Amino acid sequence: MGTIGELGEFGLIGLLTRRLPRGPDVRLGPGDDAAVVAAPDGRAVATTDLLVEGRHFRRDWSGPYDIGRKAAAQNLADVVAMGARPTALLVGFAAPLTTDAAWAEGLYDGLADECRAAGASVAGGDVVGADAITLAVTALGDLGGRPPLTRSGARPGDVVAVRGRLGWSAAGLALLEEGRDGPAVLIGAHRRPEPPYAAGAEARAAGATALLDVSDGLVQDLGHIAASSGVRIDLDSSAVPVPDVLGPGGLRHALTGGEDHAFAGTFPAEAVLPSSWSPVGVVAEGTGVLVDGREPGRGGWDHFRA
Ligand SMILES: Nc1ncnc2c1ncn2[C@@H]1O[C@H](COP(=O)(O)OP(=O)(O)O)[C@@H](O)[C@H]1O
Ligand SMILES: Cc1ncc(C[n+]2csc(CCOP(=O)(O)OP(=O)(O)O)c2C)c(N)n1
Ligand SMILES: [Mg+2]
Ligand SMILES: [Mg+2]
Ligand SMILES: [Mg+2]
Repeated sequence: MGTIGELGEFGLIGLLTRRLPRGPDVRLGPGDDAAVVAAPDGRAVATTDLLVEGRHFRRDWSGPYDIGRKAAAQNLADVVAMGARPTALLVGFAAPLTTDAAWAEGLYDGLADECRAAGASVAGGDVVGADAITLAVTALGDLGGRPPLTRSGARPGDVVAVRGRLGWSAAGLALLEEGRDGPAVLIGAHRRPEPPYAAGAEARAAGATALLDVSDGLVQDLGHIAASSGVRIDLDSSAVPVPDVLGPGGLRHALTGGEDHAFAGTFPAEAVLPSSWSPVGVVAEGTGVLVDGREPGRGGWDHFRA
């Protein structure tokens, strides 16, 4: 099939957009100057996350399909973490002109399939030639007339609970860095996170006071809720789910590993949570996050430190 450089800009756009089914909220696009996306609530949730080759993924560690799934998941999870329903994605795709067109097709199949899993679709984007592959993904969502689930609503006395895998992606990344090829379930978790998209609706139904997706590490991300809400979060490490497959470093990965896009929220003490949620701590007066009553060490992903 050749390279994306041989296809040219409009040949590539045609190749990619042919792979994109139109989801229920997209009224127009891709193909015109802009997409038209339904916003029945009158307010759109909007979020964007960049993925840069070498920093967020490596082409020798992940195939194009999984990179597409991950790029979509990272953004769809942010929409769900606002308590909104994902409606559409806009995808900026920068790549060397020597990139195989088949690689780009695989990427777009991954984007399309992850969107479908969350009820959304890719409504548009942009392509440019560049030295390294970069994906700039913007996701839109619909609140359905309800208030957003922010980071700032946690109150002393609330329960902290998590839903989804924690530390799996970090454990998989550590294996890839060591040149190992298993356990496959961990490497697979790194290549393709599986955010439990139902968590947004579940959290809302249970009366969540704050919600976010864990992209940088549980302790670090709960720190955002603590700071935004003006509270302290007391985490009980023995309550954090750490399956045996995570190995000896399991708890560290679960507390500091990002990229699984689990959801962490705070709930009134009397809230009834589905069994898929694990209570892991409580909200108190004060600042910061304590793990088992102590200040945690450094940990969690920081682009400007890594
Ligand atoms: N370059 C930027 N310009 C404006 N706002 C930004 C920029 N980078 C990050 N933000 C905002 O800062 C907040 C935290 O960003 P980030 O840590 O990337 O959030 P998340 O983990 O949810 O993706 C978000 O509200 C984001 O929109
Ligand atoms: C090649 C490679 N090196 C390191 C990592 C680890 N890593 C990259 S970004 C990141 C954190 C999440 O990404 P970020 O851009 O911070 O997303 P956001 O918090 O904005 O949602 C982690 C753990 C990786 N996925 N791939
Ligand atoms: Mg971000
Ligand atoms: Mg994010
Ligand atoms: Mg981050």
